[in-house]
Amino acid sequence: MHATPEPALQVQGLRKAYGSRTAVESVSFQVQPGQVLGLLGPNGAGKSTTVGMICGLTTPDAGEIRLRGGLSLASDERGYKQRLGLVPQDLALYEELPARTNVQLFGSLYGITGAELHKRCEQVMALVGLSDRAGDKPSTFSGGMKRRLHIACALVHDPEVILLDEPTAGVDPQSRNAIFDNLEQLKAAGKALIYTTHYMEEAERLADHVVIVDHGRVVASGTQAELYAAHAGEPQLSVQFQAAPEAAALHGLPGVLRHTLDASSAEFTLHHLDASAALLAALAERGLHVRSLASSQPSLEDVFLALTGRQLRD
Ligand SMILES: Nc1ncnc2c1ncn2[C@@H]1O[C@H](COP(=O)(O)OP(=O)(O)OP(=O)(O)O)[C@@H](O)[C@H]1O
Repeated sequence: MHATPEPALQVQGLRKAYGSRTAVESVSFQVQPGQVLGLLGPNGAGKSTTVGMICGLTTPDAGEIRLRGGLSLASDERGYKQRLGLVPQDLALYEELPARTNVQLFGSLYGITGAELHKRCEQVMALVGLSDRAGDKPSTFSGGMKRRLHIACALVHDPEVILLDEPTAGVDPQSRNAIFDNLEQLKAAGKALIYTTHYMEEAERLADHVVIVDHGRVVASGTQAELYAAHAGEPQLSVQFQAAPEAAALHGLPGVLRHTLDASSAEFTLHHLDASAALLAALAERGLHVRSLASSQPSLEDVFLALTGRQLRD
């Protein structure tokens, strides 16, 4: 049996209020090395406040934040910040300095100098696909390129834990895909990523573990499969037959939890969408010819709706 690795980041009972408004309440989660944690919630849910507290930009009213080895801001502020990389929501670049100089400035803030700084800069510029534009000014970049440069700046000191606060805001689809590829590479390199977004498709694509926040509280947390199973119901397969089957012909089919039949249209509720192939084979065996079919999988939007009664994006 493998022992569970020590988390790269643990957050316990985090709380922050601004006057009478509670922005974050009882937020707890942990992230393992090589894992992407998606912090998903609508605007104003408390995602940025949570990220700000982890980075030491905002002081929590209560709670604990620890990195691997129990490192905290209080025990060793410099060591703690060395291990964290932040890609904030708002762009913070020197528009009239070359892209490479922007990255070097961030590196020197962390005490990296000389040949090491040069090497790290080249590595992160290559990672985000900007090597050939390293000498150009960000003022000449597209929104997506600026975001990628931003990520490079956050990575130059080789942090273990990377916080990305809505890093695709204002980014075209191509750059968004490039950013996702970069994040996959970081994950494969064993980094722990916390990714805040109000785009459920992004959380669905990237996140190993999803923490859904609403009004400052965690309303659900788990792998996507766990969240779907607990809150979003089972996948459906709709089948249109060439001819209306006998009702009895649809009994005892494999992988089916229940079904309805209306003339030549049947709706099958499955244990798992992977059961579709066995179901279709069994229908063929029974001589039932399929004209068309459509499947629907639950989404994180369904989970959010089930938990809050609202859409993620109102
Ligand atoms: N400095 C501040 N002063 C007062 N209220 C604040 C401050 N920062 C955040 N808030 C409030 O705290 C709540 C959570 O805000 P936060 O920015 O953390 O949400 P979010 O989930 O990151 O939203 P978004 O996706 O819009 O960035 C909101 O009600 C917000 O108005």
